[in-house]
Amino acid sequence: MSGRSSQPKLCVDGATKVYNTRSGDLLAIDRCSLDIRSGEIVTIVGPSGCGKTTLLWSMSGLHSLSSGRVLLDGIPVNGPNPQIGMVFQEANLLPWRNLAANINFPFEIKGTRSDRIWVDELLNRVGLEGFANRYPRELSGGMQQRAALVRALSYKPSVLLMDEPFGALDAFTREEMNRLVEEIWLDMPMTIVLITHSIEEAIFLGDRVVVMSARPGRVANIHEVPFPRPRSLEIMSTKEVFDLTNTIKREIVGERKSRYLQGGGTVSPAASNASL
Ligand SMILES: Nc1ncnc2c1ncn2[C@@H]1O[C@H](COP(=O)(O)OP(=O)(O)OP(=O)(O)O)[C@@H](O)[C@H]1O
Repeated sequence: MSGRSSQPKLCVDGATKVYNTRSGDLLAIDRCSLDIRSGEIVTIVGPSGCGKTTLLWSMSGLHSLSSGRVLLDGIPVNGPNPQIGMVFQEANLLPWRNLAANINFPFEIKGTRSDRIWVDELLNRVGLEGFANRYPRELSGGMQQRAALVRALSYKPSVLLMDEPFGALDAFTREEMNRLVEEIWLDMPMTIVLITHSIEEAIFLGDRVVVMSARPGRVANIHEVPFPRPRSLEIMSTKEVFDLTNTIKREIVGERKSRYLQGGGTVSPAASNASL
């Protein structure tokens, strides 16, 4: 599905973001450049606090950049864009509205209407048919995230940005959600960028895995993931995945170690095994 056009779907060009904080300027990401092809799934990993969310929000147009630019189909992204859907770690459903009303909420704010047939199709696709009248408290965490996915896709975006969407779910539900994302992506032409703390998730879902350096975040490396789709969970126990996982882990932990050692300390085994 990837590489149909020579122009990237999303082009991140020298993205730099400085936050003005009370204790001074904080350089979050520094000259990040990345071309994402149409129909590609790109996953992004990196040490905690390296600027992954900052980079993703910059791609969405919700954050302005200090310098650099983001282009969607060659056109600068300078604000919220209906072509770009977002899913966050929290489903952010309004507790007093049922599922249908939650999905419809952004349309109500804009004074437009959702495409009911499309939304029903999406609900069906994610296994939430028959739940449109349920309230968030009546839904499991996985169901709430599936609803958030429907809400993001209800606009028919061509790009879906996902910020650690399944981080709060148990391992089994997370695997289910990974399979669901791949299934949906195989059915619908879409470009996906997903941030995760799980290297396994990044490899399972990604056509490419982008590894960011510690803050200020830069694109440290990009790994092609060569497995055909649909991917089965069996590939996760192959030597190729094992080796790639370890390579990426070393890149992230090694980076952290060298920074720590520059500070004159040593790294304990516990520190090098810490979650990302
Ligand atoms: N609105 C903000 N104002 C000031 N500093 C911020 C703001 N948002 C993020 N930062 C800082 O920018 C840096 C990058 O944060 P960001 O959330 O982008 O990293 P991350 O890689 O997504 O982190 P994590 O993996 O822990 O979710 C951090 O040092 C963070 O404290």
